[in-house]
Amino acid sequence: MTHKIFIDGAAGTTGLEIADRLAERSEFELLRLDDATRKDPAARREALNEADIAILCLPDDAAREAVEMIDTSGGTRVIDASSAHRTSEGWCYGFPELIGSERVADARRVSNPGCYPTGFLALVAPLVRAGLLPADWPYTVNAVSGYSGGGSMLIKRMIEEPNIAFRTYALDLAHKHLPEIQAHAELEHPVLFAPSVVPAYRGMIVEVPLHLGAMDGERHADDLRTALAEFYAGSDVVTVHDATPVSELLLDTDAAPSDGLELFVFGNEGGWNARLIARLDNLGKGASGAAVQNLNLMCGLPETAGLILPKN
Ligand SMILES: NC(=O)C1=CN([C@@H]2O[C@H](COP(=O)(O)OP(=O)(O)OC[C@H]3O[C@@H](n4cnc5c(N)ncnc54)[C@H](OP(=O)(O)O)[C@@H]3O)[C@@H](O)[C@H]2O)C=CC1
Ligand SMILES: CC(=O)N[C@@H](CCC(=O)OP(=O)(O)O)C(=O)O
Repeated sequence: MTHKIFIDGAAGTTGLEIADRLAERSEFELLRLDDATRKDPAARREALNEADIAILCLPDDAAREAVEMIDTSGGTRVIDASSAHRTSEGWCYGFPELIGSERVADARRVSNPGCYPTGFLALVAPLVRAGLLPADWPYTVNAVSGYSGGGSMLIKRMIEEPNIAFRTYALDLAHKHLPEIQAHAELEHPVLFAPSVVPAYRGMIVEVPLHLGAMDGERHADDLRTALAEFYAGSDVVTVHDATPVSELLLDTDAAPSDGLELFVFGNEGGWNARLIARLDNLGKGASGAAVQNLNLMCGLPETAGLILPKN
C-alpha cells in the first residue's frame, strides 16, 4: 500500500529535507504543487484533502490556515512542523520517545516538537518525571543553533552578512518555545531561554546548567546520566554518552544531515554541578527527521525507516 503525502511548504528548508528523506521510498506517493500553484489556496486545499497525510512545513499562520482547509470528515491526517499546535488540545505532541510511539501511531493530528525544545525535553523531561529533578526549579537553557533553524529568511541574511560570527537573540525573554518547553516538561515555571546562532548551516547544542548542590535532596551528575541511559536504552535515535571525559563538544560548519540526538551529562568532581547537553541537527531530529519518524509510525512502518542514523 502506498500512502499519499502532501508537503505543504515543500519548497522551504524543512519541506525540502523531508522530501530528501522520502526520496525513493516506495511506501509513499508525493503529491506535488509546482511553483505557480504552491501558494494558491484552491490548489493547496485540493492537495491537502487528497492526501492521506499532510505534512505542514509552513509559518504558524499558514499552518493554522492549512488545518482549517482540511475537511474534518475526510481522511487526511496531519503532521505540523510549525509551532502553531504544540500545546493545542486535540493534538498529539510528536515526540515518540517521551510520549510513546503508539500514541503517535494512532493520532490524527501530530505536532512536531521544536528544535530547541527537542534538546531540552530529551534531557529534562525524563528526569523530572522520575523525581530526579524538581518540577519547580527555575531552569536556564543556553543554546546555539545553525542558521538554517531560522528558515529561508535567516539563511539569506547569514549568507549576505558573512561578518556575523555569533548572534544572540530573543532578548525580550519571550521566545515562542517557552510554553511548549514548560508544558511538556511539566514544569511549574517558564525556563530562562538564551538562544544564539552561529555561522554553521545546521546543528545545535542545547545546554541546561544545573547547580545540583543547591537543590533539596541529594543527587549526583552520574545519577542523572544513568537515569537517562536507562530511559533511552531501547532507542535507535537517542544516544546517551557515557562518562568518558571529553574536553569539548563541537558543531561543524559543514555537518552532514543527521536524525540522531546525542545526550551528555557532565559533572564536577563532587557531582554537585552538572551540565546537561543535547547535540542534534535542527533540521534532523529537530524538524525533518522527527517528521519522518512520526510519519513512519502513523503509517505502521518501521519507526526509523529512511532516517539518517549511524545504524541505518
Ligand atoms: N528550520 C528549522 O530548523 C525548523 C523549522 N521548524 C518550523 O517549520 C516550519 C517551516 O520552517 P522552514 O522550513 O525553516 O521555513 P522556510 O521559510 O524555509 O519555508 C517555509 C515555506 O513555506 C512557504 N509558505 C509560506 N507561506 C505559505 C502559504 N500561505 N502557503 C504555502 N506555502 C507558504 C514559503 O514560501 P515562500 O518562501 O515563497 O514564502 C516557504 O517555502 C516553521 O513553522 C518553522 O518554525 C521547526 C523546527 C526546526
Ligand atoms: C535559529 C532560529 O531562529 N531558530 C528558530 C527556531 C527553530 C525551530 O525550532 O522551529 P520552530 O520555531 O518551529 O520550533 C527560532 O528561534 O525561532
